[in-house]
Amino acid sequence: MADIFATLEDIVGLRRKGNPDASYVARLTAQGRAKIAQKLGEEAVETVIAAIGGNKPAIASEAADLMFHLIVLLADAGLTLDDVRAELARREGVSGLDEKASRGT
Ligand SMILES: N=c1c2ncn([C@@H]3O[C@H](COP(=O)(O)OP(=O)(O)OP(=O)(O)O)[C@@H](O)[C@H]3O)c2ncn1[C@@H]1O[C@H](COP(=O)(O)O)[C@@H](O)[C@H]1O
Repeated sequence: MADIFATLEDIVGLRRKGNPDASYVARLTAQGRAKIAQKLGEEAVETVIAAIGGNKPAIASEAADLMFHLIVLLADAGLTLDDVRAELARREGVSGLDEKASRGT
């Protein structure tokens, strides 16, 4: 089965320049980067609220909204999930605590 994130990224890439009357991705993209970022922030807050509530299906649903909007934002910024994968790969094996200590702040 194809990775759903890769599939979604392809769909978002196609829909970005679509008809705003027929596509949510096209409509949101047409509203600009700040609006996309605002939606991402809203979905992040909704994910936080669901996490505190502790209902697993609700958390998964909000996380899906969050990931979807993150993909829309990345596409608008000219970035792909491969860019995020590369950054995470770069960090692989480096403890978050060690990295924080190395900042010396
Ligand atoms: N995965 C998603 C997806 N997840 C969430 N959403 C939409 O994201 C929006 C989230 O907004 P809210 O929950 O805040 O609800 P809202 O009241 O509509 O929000 P606002 O009015 O405040 O903008 C809703 O309209 C959801 O339907 C999604 N819309 C599209 N996709 C995927 O993107 C593909 C392309 O979609 P279109 O661009 O619409 O063709 C679809 O086939 C799906 O695979």
